[in-house]
Amino acid sequence: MNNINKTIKGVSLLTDINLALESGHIYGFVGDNGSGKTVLFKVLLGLMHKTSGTILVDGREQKDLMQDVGFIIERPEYIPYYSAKKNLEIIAAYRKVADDQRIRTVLEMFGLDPSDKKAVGKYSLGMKQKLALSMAFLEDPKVLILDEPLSALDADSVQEARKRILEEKKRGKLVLIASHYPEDIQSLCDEVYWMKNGHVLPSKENK
Ligand SMILES: Nc1ncnc2c1ncn2[C@@H]1O[C@H](COP(=O)(O)OP(=O)(O)OP(=O)(O)O)[C@@H](O)[C@H]1O
Repeated sequence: MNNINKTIKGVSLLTDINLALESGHIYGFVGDNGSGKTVLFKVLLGLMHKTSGTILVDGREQKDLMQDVGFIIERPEYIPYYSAKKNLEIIAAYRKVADDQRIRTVLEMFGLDPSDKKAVGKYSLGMKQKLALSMAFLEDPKVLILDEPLSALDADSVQEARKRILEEKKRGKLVLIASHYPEDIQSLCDEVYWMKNGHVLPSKENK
């Protein structure tokens, strides 16, 4: 990211963000509510236009990272009256990257039962978060952008999900994660970026 700026109606939400992130690493983004973590993730994903600056992938400028990324931003998008498996089947049908076995695998990875017929609209908060994780991991993307991915999970599920995220790192994935839970950040991240008022402060914590 080179000099990324985002301004809305004269208000600066991101100021001169310069970061070089490498595959095979997990980067944590921490900061107070409203410090700009989600806006930064949205700009990277192309869900929000940047005002200026460039995003380079392997040295080549790219509009955003949407091509090969799995993400969790705010609420998951799902069809409430379908089961988890049916929801994943609908996503998988677009690009035909994930087959039936992959759908079952990602659901089980996060503790959901592929044969559960319950409509996801009736899921608990934690179950919806597991669905969101399954969706993000579904197509085995090179990049994972995860905004508060574990906040609603029970203790065992948090441990399991952390293990899964670390496995992705070992498989060479680039993971960006925003969390208010110091334990998530400490147990997962190679490097931590602190955000304040739309600025990334110099890194304070390195493993
Ligand atoms: N569409 C928008 N229009 C105007 N301002 C916005 C918009 N989206 C976000 N903001 C503002 O940008 C700032 C950063 O918000 P952001 O959601 O990135 O914070 P955050 O660090 O993710 O916070 P939290 O920890 O609460 O999730 C906030 O002041 C917010 O009000």
